[in-house]
Amino acid sequence: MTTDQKQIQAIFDRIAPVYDQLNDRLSLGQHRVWKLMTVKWIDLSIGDVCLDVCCGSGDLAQLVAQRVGETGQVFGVDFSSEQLAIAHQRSQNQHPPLPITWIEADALNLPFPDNHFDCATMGYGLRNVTNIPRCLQELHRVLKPGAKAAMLDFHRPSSPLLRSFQQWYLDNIVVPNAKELGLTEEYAYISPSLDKFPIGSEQVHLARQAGFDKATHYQIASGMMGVLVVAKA
Ligand SMILES: C/C(=C\Cc1cc(O)c2ccccc2c1O)CCC[C@H](C)CCC[C@H](C)CCCC(C)C
Ligand SMILES: C[S@@+](CC[C@H](N)C(=O)[O-])C[C@H]1O[C@@H](n2cnc3c(N)ncnc32)[C@H](O)[C@@H]1O
Repeated sequence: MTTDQKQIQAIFDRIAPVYDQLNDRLSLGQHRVWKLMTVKWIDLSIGDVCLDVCCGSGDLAQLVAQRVGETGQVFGVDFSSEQLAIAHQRSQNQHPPLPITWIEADALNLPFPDNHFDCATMGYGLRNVTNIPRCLQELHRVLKPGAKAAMLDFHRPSSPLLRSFQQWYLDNIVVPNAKELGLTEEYAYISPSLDKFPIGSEQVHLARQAGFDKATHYQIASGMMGVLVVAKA
């Protein structure tokens, strides 16, 4: 694992105990709406075998598992053991139990065969991997022909006013709240990571280069978030 990957892994290990609570507080619960929208874009069916890449504490994996039913199967993959521990703990509290398997693995080297999954999700993961083209190639490899994937992440709004609001919110709401929990650096990482993140049209180009036949980027939350939806031919 590269130094950059170890640094990212350490960030998410450290924030794992408060990650869900801060997401709810800092997004006023809206991140759950954005995740529901993401799941709708992959056209799930009962019995599907699905993958949630960079699953973290398991929000998207749980939403997908609730929709594929007991004949389906969901694999949640993340390289943060602390995030996976939270994900596992949360899913243990579900009754009836959800068909989710949690796997500690690298999104850049997925431990699955080619053409294996009916669909995939990725929530706030694409911006955090250290090699986006490689991640998209791996996603393309493990999806079945005709399968879809949806990747939710931050996006910089084209509107200068909204872009200023987003930056103000990150600087004056997000980071100060994280500072109260001794996590200033971890949450201060979001802004520079967003500055380096490809814009929607560039994400579409990268998806096509990775082999996806169809790729569309949808802006949501007034352009402060976005969902890259891809389909394998
Ligand atoms: C679920 C959300 C973010 C997940 C997330 C992603 C990362 O890459 C991180 C990196 C380092 C630390 C934490 C994270 C992380 O939590 C989105 C909601 C939580 C956001 C922190 C809040 C961002 C809010 C928008 C910029 C503006 C929303 C305004 C509106 C009035 C709700
Ligand atoms: C912001 S969290 C997103 C968690 C969850 N998907 C959500 O929507 O809340 C990003 C996650 O990506 C994981 N991650 C980053 N790079 C990874 C990689 N190369 N392989 C596996 N997981 C990775 C981190 O450990 C972290 O749990």
